Amino acid sequence: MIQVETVTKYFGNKVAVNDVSFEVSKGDTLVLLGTSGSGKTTTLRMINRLIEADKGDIFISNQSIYSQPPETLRKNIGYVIQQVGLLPHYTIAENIAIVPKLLEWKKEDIQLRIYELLQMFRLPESVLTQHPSQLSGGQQQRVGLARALAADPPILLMDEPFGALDQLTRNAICKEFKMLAALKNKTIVLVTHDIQEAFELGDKIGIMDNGHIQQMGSSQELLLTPSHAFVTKFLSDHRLILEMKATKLKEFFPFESASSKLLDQTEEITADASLWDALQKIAAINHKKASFLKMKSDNTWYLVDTEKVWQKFYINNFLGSKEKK
Ligand SMILES: Nc1ncnc2c1ncn2[C@@H]1O[C@H](COP(=O)(O)OP(=O)(O)OP(=O)(O)O)[C@@H](O)[C@H]1O
Repeated sequence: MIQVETVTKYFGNKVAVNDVSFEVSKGDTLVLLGTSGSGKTTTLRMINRLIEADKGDIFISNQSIYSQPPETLRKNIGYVIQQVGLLPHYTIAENIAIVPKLLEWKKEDIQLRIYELLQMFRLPESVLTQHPSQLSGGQQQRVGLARALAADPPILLMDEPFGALDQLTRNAICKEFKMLAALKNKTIVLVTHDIQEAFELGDKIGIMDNGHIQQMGSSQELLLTPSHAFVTKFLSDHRLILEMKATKLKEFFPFESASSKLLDQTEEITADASLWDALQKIAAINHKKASFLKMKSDNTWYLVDTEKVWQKFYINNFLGSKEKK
């Protein structure tokens, strides 16, 4: 859906993005992750031509973005930024309606869409006549997302979309964002410096440093087969929790068969859930060492010995990856 080919951008004689190439398939979320100044925002803004590349080309649905006026291009691309960018003198309704109005939608259709978006983002109707400064940071962020999705663009570009929020609100909105059905078939490029957020949201993650993408891959690939010392170092502080989030339960089961008499002390979880989610559930059950889990896929209950989960996890991921080296 999006192909970025050998793109380079200079500011003066400093190269901000250096020979960067990647592809994002339709419906996927690509996260650009990296340190401050590594070129993430510049890369993102070249996709909707807020910044023009000096070299290379970018294609959307096989058409070069340079073969159409930037305004036409941007009508199909939602854009969300950390500062939200709501117009302060517009009401929330007017802010959400900006792109549909540009596209000359009928008044009734705009109205309908606004109400749909309010529901989707769990915003009260009373915000519609308010101005951005009257809303909380979390609400403003939701309005920013609603506005970007108003005309249902196939592509979303998001620059630190949850960056201005406190950690609790950030985690909550990030979770909601992941679950939103309206985003399931969008092609998304998201910039963040938050490693947990990147691993939570990205189908693929590109780790940027110094204008280059040092490695692009799934969370498992980045963790288990880092191709560059920078990637290993960048992820090192978060490795344990990231590995638990990247490892699915079905990669561990079955351990031992279950006895059914303890079923009322069980917790249900899908086979695709991460080990991290499972351990969180286990911690919530009042059982120190062992818990029962039911896998939806084959409708079987399994006994999970938390110590064994840890052991196996350690052997597979830590000792295993050391042996590979
Ligand atoms: N308009 C500009 N003029 C001059 N230099 C710029 C401009 N925009 C970005 N740069 C420089 O280009 C480099 C890449 O910047 P960019 O904003 O893309 O990085 P980033 O990875 O998004 O960083 P951050 O996470 O801090 O936003 C930085 O060194 C930055 O100072």
